[in-house]
Amino acid sequence: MNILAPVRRDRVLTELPQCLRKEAALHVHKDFQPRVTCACQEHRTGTVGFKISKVIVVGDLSVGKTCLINRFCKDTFDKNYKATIGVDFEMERFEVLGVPFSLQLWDTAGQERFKCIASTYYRGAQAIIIVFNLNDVASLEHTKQWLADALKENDPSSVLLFLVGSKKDLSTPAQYILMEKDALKVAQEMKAEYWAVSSLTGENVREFFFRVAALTFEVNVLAELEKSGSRRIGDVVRINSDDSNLYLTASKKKPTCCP
Ligand SMILES: Nc1nc2c(ncn2[C@@H]2O[C@H](COP(=O)(O)OP(=O)(O)OP(=O)(O)O)[C@@H](O)[C@H]2O)c(=O)[nH]1
Ligand SMILES: [Mg+2]
Repeated sequence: MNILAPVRRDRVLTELPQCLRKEAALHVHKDFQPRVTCACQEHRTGTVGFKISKVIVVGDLSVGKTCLINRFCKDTFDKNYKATIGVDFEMERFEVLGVPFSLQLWDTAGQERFKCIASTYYRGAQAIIIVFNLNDVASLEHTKQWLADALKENDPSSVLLFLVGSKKDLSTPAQYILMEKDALKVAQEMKAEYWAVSSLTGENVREFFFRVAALTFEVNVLAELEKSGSRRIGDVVRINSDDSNLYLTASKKKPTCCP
């Protein structure tokens, strides 16, 4: 029985969404890695289809973390500020290259007094989204501390980082260009991918979360392929067998598209 909600039609990804700025991107390939596409075509994605990947959203109070998640998950926007107390989360189901994939988006509190509750939920994240307000340079400066705190609970070598400037609708083009210059520098230092969004207008919100889903998915499939080692994902494991060869490598036939 599948206890997860079905995937909505507008959550289907058939191509790799592109980065916003090539200068600060996790990678700039046009397509998913061929190994990933191939594994999906051949249904060799192992447990990826059942996995729920944790994504945490951190940043100063009132930068717009909750509004960002609500714009994407519920297509709503609230102009009144209601501080998040501790944490909250939303589940989003996608289908990437025909494989179901779920993200659990953890919305954390930016207020100092709730920070210690929120930080207990940082562990086990596959992606960290650090949000700052494009109209408040101090919130950009604080992103380094937010990142350091989140990385204390996670493996810096495997987690994907995104630096997101919010409230783009409130900056003039000239102000935006100035802020973007600084933000790109911070993103490069952090090795994070840079995005600029507006939850009020919806600008780039969907593109951004699709990119998060796609890149997290790609990492998961690559990890599965690596983990499977000599055993190919999709092979049948025979249980209660005397046969010394436990793996029914029915797929001794050569893969059609993998190297
Ligand atoms: N104009 C504009 N206002 C925004 C945008 N995003 C958020 N806001 C406003 O900014 C305020 C704070 O937004 P929240 O999403 O609650 O901020 P938060 O980061 O979740 O704050 P904490 O939960 O305290 O950490 C609210 O009044 C929102 O309406 C945006 O894209 N444009
Ligand atoms: Mg909030």
